[in-house]
Amino acid sequence: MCRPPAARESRAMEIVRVNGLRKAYGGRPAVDGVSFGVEEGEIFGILGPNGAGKTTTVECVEGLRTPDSGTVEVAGLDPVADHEKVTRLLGAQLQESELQPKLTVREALELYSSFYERPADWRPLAERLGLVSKLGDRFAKLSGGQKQRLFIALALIGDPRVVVLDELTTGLDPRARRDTWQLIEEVRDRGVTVLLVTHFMEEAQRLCDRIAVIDKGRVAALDTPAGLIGRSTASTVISFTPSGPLDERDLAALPQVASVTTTDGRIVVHGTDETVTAVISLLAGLGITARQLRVSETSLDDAFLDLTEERL
Ligand SMILES: Nc1ncnc2c1ncn2[C@@H]1O[C@H](COP(=O)(O)OP(=O)(O)OP(=O)(O)O)[C@@H](O)[C@H]1O
Repeated sequence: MCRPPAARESRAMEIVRVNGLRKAYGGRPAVDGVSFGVEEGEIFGILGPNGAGKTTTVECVEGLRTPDSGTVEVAGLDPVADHEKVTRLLGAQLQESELQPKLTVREALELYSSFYERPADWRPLAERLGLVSKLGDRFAKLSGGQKQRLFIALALIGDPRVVVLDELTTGLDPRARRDTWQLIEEVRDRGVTVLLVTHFMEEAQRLCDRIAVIDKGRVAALDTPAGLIGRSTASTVISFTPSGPLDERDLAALPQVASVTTTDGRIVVHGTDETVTAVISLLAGLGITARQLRVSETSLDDAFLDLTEERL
């Protein structure tokens, strides 16, 4: 779960700082002036639609790409100029294609340990990540969840201060995804800062202390999950099937209503808490019953669509 704001306020040190980052491919901007700071010890999410520039941004943080302009610092170091030093501070999740299918889990852990001067002991890491019974298994034979666990272990093997996880849970079943979330929280609880790229709202909402929503190469919003939800124009969704004829315009005229839609006889009103009382009073006055009445809070999903659609 997200830590309370008080815990966040006590941290001031930014371990990653991105300022005015720009990167184009063949003249087409992929990242177009992105700025954000990641505080030490937090899980910082980068959320955005396909092609928004998320991976390009984190690849610049990892020193795998050189920015066209702007600056990136990891613990005050330039990831390109000081690549070796940054590699010791920052663990990056591998892509599946980067591990040989015939390598066993043990061989992969030993190989990656050998890349560092002072690696973490891989044995307790393997134990914590539930990989001990898989040490002799070849990478190609592992399930999706087991591969992800191995990737987390390899990202942590250099004992980094920051770990970058890009689409870590894509393709996992719901249980494996939840297990992976728990692991990410454990990593953060050990004091490692996590930079998490994700498409999944639920994942971002559950794990991230703060989220940068990136859209078309720019930061559309940067806030806590609750802060992003609060920015949504409508924070409450009321849906019901009226027992008799009801004019949408009467609902639209109620206080704080952002939108009213009717699909197959079911009415959905987006508004605020105040709207709920107003809808119920209106229906009571008209002698209409609200069948299967549901009232829910706006999700990060809605906020995300709001924030990214504005820019279409
Ligand atoms: N090596 C490359 N050469 C040319 N264009 C690229 C390259 N890498 C990315 N792009 C383009 O840059 C834009 C941003 O891509 P990027 O992978 O950073 O986005 P993303 O937000 O991570 O997307 P996704 O969620 O789909 O992975 C896209 O339009 C993509 O097609």
